[in-house]
Amino acid sequence: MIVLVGFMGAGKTTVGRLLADRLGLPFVDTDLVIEDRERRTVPDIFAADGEQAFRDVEQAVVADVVAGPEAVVSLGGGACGRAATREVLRAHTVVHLDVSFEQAKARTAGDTYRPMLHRPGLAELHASRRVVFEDIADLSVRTDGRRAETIALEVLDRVTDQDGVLVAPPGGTYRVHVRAGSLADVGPQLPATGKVLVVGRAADPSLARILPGLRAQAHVVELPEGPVKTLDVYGRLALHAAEIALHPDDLVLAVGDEAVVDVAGFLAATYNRGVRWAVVPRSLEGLVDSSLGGKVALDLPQARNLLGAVHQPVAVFSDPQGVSADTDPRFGAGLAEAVKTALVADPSDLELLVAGAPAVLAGDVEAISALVRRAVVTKARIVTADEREAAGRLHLNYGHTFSHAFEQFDVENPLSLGLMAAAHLARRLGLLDDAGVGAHRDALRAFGLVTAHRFRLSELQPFWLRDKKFKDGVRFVLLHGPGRPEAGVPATDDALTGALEDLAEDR
Ligand SMILES: Nc1ncnc2c1ncn2[C@@H]1O[C@H](COP(=O)(O)OP(=O)(O)O)[C@@H](O)[C@H]1O
Ligand SMILES: O=C(O)C1=C[C@@H](OP(=O)(O)O)[C@@H](O)[C@H](O)C1
Ligand SMILES: [Mg+2]
Repeated sequence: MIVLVGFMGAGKTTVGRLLADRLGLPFVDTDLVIEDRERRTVPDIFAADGEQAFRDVEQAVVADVVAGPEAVVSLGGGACGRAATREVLRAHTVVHLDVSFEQAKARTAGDTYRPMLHRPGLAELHASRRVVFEDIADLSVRTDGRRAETIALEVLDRVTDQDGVLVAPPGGTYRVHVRAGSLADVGPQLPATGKVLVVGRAADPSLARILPGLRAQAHVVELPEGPVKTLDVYGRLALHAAEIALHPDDLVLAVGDEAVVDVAGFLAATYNRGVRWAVVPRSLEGLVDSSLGGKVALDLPQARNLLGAVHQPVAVFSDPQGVSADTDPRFGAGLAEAVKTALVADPSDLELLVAGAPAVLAGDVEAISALVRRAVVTKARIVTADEREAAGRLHLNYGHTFSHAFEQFDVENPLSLGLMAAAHLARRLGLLDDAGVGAHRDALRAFGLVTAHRFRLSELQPFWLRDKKFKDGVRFVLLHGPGRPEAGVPATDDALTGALEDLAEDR
């Protein structure tokens, strides 16, 4: 049970509701339970029977609520005055939302609902209650000048397991555990479950490291090399799931490259209208980008990712050990994703990325882990704020509109070229200066990635028709500078032709 305490106006009711949503738990506000039980409002109880009568009811209600089913519980500001209440709270996670007297007054100015606000000595009441809150709380969160959403996320981060990067979009809260050499620990860290349907590649040595640690009954489906994001492979997985009678609270464990994770995730999103799943990415693209955020999809012959869903996993286990240019045929694509994420994040992120490039290229696991962790933190932040691509998550498509079109041709690194093309286009449109384009080129070259290629606009245009960002013409994510992305930017054919010319000449 997570119990929010704090002075009137601290935001217990507001933050509690947000927190419950994120945790998928019921929300209980003890004031509302009191009103329900008494069939009168809080001010009516105060007016008719006085404060002590209210406190008696409140004490009984708090005791009942915390003894009930798991929930996020917001108490009234005066509830902790009773020693008996403080006693029953000892077994629970108590969070103090700390608010200054000035802010509390500002937030409740004009309030007619809270009788205690009109008592004399309110400042002293605030000071003395604060001592009690701090004493009984397991953690205390500052609220002055901060949005309720931000406060809820901090509480979430601090009350859940500390190990790993927190991802907390509305669709599910989970951690990304980035640690070199951690494959063998995956099994013991999975949530308790009856069955696990493990989906991986037949040739992947990671499976042998993970399977012995699984505590649940494991069913392993080994996929062949080659394309697997197909209706055919999906159909086979679904039949297998039906065969073993997989249930929503069982677990699909996706182990492997992006394609394996996508098809296994799509199964988890759709089978029985959703089964819990966890991800063990075994490619750099997966570690850096696709393992978190819950996007899953199948390809159709017409285009990639046409059938998809957003289904958040319950955990991601990212072990950079064993993922290298030798084992991962798409290592360069993963590096380009890391550059993309840093370009979208901020200039210092990009600097750190470039500084680490020689060690990453030399296969240094710690350097690769650091690169992965930075990308995960950025993506976790973005996805937490925008699960459904209404705003910030769109920025993670940076370079992708170009790269998806470039992929049709046999080019070395479509995303590296896509990022360069986006930089050239932004310069042609007057958004980005020469230094900004240079920052793209330098970062990509630091990782030995290609920065020049000749494409014709007429070859790309038909492909963009099916792009999800197409809206009266193709739309791009472009940068005004590192860390300053903008989505939905249209471009004239002239600007596009010019940008492709710049890309061909690498200028
Ligand atoms: N972090 C915040 N910043 C600004 N206003 C807030 C914040 N949290 C809550 N509020 C506002 O303050 C008032 C009191 O919030 P409420 O959640 O009812 O507090 P409590 O339950 O702790 O008394 C409401 O009008 C609410 O919208
Ligand atoms: O501080 C108090 O003594 C009270 C706070 C109120 O709840 P909030 O803290 O949610 O405003 C409510 O329980 C009642 O008006 C008494
Ligand atoms: Mg309240």
